[in-house]
Amino acid sequence: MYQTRTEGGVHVSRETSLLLAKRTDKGRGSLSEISRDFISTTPNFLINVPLLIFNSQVDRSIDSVHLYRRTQHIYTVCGRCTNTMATFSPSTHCPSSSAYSNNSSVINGSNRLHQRIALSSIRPKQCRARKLSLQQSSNGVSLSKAVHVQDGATNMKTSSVESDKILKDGILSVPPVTPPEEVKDIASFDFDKDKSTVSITVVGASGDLAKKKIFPALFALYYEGCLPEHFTIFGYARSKMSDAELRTMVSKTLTCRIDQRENCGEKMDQFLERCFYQPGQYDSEKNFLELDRNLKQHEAGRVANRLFYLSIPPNIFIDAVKCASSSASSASGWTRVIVEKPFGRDSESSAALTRSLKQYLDEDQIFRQVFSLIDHYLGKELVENLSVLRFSNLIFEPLWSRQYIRNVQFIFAEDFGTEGRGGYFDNYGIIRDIMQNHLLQILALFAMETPVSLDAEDIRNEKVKVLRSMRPLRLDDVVVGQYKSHTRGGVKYPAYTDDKTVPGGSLTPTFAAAALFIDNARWDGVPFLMKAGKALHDRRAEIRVQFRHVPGNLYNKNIIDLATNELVIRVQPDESIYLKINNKVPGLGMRLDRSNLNLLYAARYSKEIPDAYERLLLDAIEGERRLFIRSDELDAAWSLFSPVLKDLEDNKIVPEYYPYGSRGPVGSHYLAARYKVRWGDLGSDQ
Ligand SMILES: NC(=O)C1=CN([C@@H]2O[C@H](COP(=O)(O)OP(=O)(O)OC[C@H]3O[C@@H](n4cnc5c(N)ncnc54)[C@H](OP(=O)(O)O)[C@@H]3O)[C@@H](O)[C@H]2O)C=CC1
Ligand SMILES: O=C1O[C@H](COP(=O)(O)O)[C@@H](O)[C@H](O)[C@H]1O
Repeated sequence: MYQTRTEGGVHVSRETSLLLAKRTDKGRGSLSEISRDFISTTPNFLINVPLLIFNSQVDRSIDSVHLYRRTQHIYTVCGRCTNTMATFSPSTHCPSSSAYSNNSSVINGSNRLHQRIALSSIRPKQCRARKLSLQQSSNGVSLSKAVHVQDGATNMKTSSVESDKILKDGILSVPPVTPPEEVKDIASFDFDKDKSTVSITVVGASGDLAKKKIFPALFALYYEGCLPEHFTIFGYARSKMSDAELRTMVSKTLTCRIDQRENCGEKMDQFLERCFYQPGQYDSEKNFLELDRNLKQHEAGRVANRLFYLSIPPNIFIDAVKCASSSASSASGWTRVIVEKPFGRDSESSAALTRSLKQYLDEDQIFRQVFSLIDHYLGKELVENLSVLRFSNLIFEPLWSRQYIRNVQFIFAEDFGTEGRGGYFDNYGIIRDIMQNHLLQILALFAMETPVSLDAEDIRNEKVKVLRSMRPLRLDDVVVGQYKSHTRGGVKYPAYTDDKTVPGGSLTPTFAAAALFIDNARWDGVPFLMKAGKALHDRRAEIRVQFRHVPGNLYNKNIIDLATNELVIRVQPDESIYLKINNKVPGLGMRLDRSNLNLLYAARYSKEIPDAYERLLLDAIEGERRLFIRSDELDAAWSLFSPVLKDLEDNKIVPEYYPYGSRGPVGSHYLAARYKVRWGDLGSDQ
């Protein structure tokens, strides 16, 4: 039985550390109806949710609220409403990425409103509260609600005065509660914004990725008000640098991503003032202790949450993790380590790396020191949108199977070579660099069954299932290529092996095409084609879904080889979603042509698209794990590619050479043709 008490209108369930408050349109309201129902009908409800404030202008339409714990950070809130048709739209500048999980629906036209709300453990100022706007069709009256939620608490007591304040303010000013003893949730360490801080250490700060992506992404988050009030950024690397030198280096790659902001320069200066540098070796506990001392100074006695971003080559991951964990992890808050790809070269090396990592860190969020494997493609806007497109549009989901889909293509192309990264690349090749991770992750999201919910674990469970249903790739189903020198317009473009860091005669593929199959009921026999290459004629990343022919098509006579529908999700550049349809050419005759129904993001949305690293860093800070790779996903991914990688290397398969800037090896067309597929990115109407 759950005991409860009421303090200043705030209902507190002792066992669950739950505070539930409700504010009606008339002012402060009674909580009894919510809490009574809540307590009595929700036996398995959450532990460790400190507060829900339900700020409702449509009080009468809600007669119960239930919270169900789903994961560490995701809760389900259900309220019964009257004639409610609801859509949520986060309306802050920087909605928490966990707003991903907001949705609502009317169940079979009944009066029941289900609201799934993902709560996140730490909310920077602007990111903290999310206003959810509900459009209701009740009696033609437009109604709105705001739900403000925060979780995570530590060692604090609530008083009626505090509670009053919350209710007066109406929105979020969270009274602390004591979490139950048994819950060692890291979320509970960062509750009070005045008492907690986040320190982000970019390990390998002098490197390419740090300069190009990580610091700019952190700045963009700062710019958008998405970093916590108290935060510090440390660069860590072997290079000798002062704070000022780091700032100069970083400032060169910072941009004002959002146009027309007048105070950008000022913001940059403020951001740079929060950046510091600590030189050190990656395997030196002593150097990490120095870092720890420096971090502590900046944390100034607050509850310290620490994020380490390992932007270093993979051969030094474990050293750095060991030292960070033993000498620079937080004693009072969480410690999270983001590990970059490549994570291993094959199944064995990846499993060995995971084992080593697990000596120092855990994967499960309930622990205080955790690691997360990043795949930045999961943070790309259109990859995020894939599930929305499929699961929230009736016109797509029913078609998402072998019954209607002929083949699916995942295409990655870059119009530049390995410039500057040849040393790294030669040890991995394009299959490990792009296919085994980025493209396969997109494939898994594309092909998975409907997850139970949008909770990270539910999604990752479905991804693993689909990966495990796939046939390991065969050598016959792979084509590899390598770019060679080419002169165009008087400019000579280098061959891959011209790179001084690449061994002469290297057979490492810079291009690969592959045909994969998912042996399950939904996708049996459907070819999933992948193509990835460097130094090609253009830069793009896209998903192409080619549909089957219309059976008994009446218009067969009007066009030779009537094209089938194709859905294109262009991840980059020029983010867009378009559907190729057959259409009548206007006029008196009956002629068909192919046209696009086109959702071009730049034309539709004025807001700039955030870089993938922004989303992922924010998620890492917030403890949202949906976009990070679980180690069983990683194992499944390696199982698919390891055998063919071994075959390629053992048999010293010579890649097909293609000119720099071309469309890649002809072999990829033969591979596609074997499965009666034509690559969608060819031709003028792509
Ligand atoms: N660059 C990119 O576009 C992408 C990179 N990644 C991954 O991110 C990580 C970092 O990439 P990137 O920044 O390109 O890597 P870099 O080669 O630029 O290395 C980063 C830093 O690590 C240190 N370092 C480099 N080589 C060694 C070595 N052999 N021993 C010890 N320290 C070394 C250097 O710092 P110092 O000498 O100062 O210590 C260097 O500045 C890698 O795992 C990479 O695979 C993933 C996606 C894209
Ligand atoms: O992970 C990698 O990704 C980049 C491409 O990333 P994008 O976001 O610019 O599309 C690729 O160049 C690099 O080789 C690879 O390691």
